[in-house]
Amino acid sequence: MTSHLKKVELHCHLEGAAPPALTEAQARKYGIDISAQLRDRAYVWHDFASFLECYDKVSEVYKTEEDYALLTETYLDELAGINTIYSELIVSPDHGKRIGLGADAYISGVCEGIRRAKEKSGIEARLIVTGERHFGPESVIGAAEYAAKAGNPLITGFNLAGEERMGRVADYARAFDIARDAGLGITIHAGEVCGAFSVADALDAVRPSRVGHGVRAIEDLDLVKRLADLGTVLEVCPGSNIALGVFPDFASHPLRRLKEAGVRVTISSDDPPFFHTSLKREYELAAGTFGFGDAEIDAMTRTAVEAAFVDDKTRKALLALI
Ligand SMILES: Nc1ncnc2[nH]cnc12
Ligand SMILES: [Zn+2]
Repeated sequence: MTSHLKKVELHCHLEGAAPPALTEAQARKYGIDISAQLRDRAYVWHDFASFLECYDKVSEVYKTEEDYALLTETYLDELAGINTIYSELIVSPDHGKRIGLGADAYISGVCEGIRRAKEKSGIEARLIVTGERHFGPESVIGAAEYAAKAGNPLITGFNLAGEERMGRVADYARAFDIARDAGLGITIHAGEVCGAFSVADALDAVRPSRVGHGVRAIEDLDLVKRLADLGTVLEVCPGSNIALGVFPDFASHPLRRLKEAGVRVTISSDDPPFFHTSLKREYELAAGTFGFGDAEIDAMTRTAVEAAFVDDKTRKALLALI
């Protein structure tokens, strides 16, 4: 139904895209017992906190530069196979540090994966370095400093992910100053696990051009109007929201209401195999469950390119493809 449409993804965590079969093979290769996190080819978690724990455990079976090249190439090949022209991957050089690989080798592996995938299909990709709230403000500042100093043309954005219930966005504001001063695009996870106040917090403290999720803004219609007036782009991940119980079902998901209120919305998959989804399925949901026509879906894809953290020449070239 949507296979003919060009696709763009702004919000996908690299380790969150790890195919269960690849994770299983990696665990076997390193003799790691992953049975508590991966059963019958599905990741095992039961709430947001246990999802984050599962995510961190799964990440631990990706250990070397080549592991990261393979993971990145595998995911981008999948995206290219469904007509995706552009992908922004959320990456965590801090994770590279924590596992002893080092931030530079981690990023270099990911960049090699991008190079290999692009050589085959032409898919463009950029990296959004993320800080994780649950590791505290100092670690998030460290991630911003790394992204700012990396001088890597594929690192074009900075994000704040992790446990949204920890601290307020203002506690992390310094990290965003560092990222913004370095010319990086800014996006923040908000309005996913926490309510509308967390989106207002992000706007007040940082004023990002994009918000990861942001869907719980729907709880405050003044805030919805503020998002529409500012032109803030939401990276909406409906399948993730339903899997995590942010909304009980797709019928109550606010994607259509936000769009109709004039908010600039886009579609992404977040951590696809963890949430039994894929970018393909998210586009199918947009067409089927949410009832958007091809022209409306193309408009969302165009919005994604307009909001992408890329240079204008690449943006123009991508827009010409839709
Ligand atoms: N959906 C999500 N929300 C916050 N942090 C995350 N890290 C990986 N996936 C995430
Ligand atoms: Zn996310």
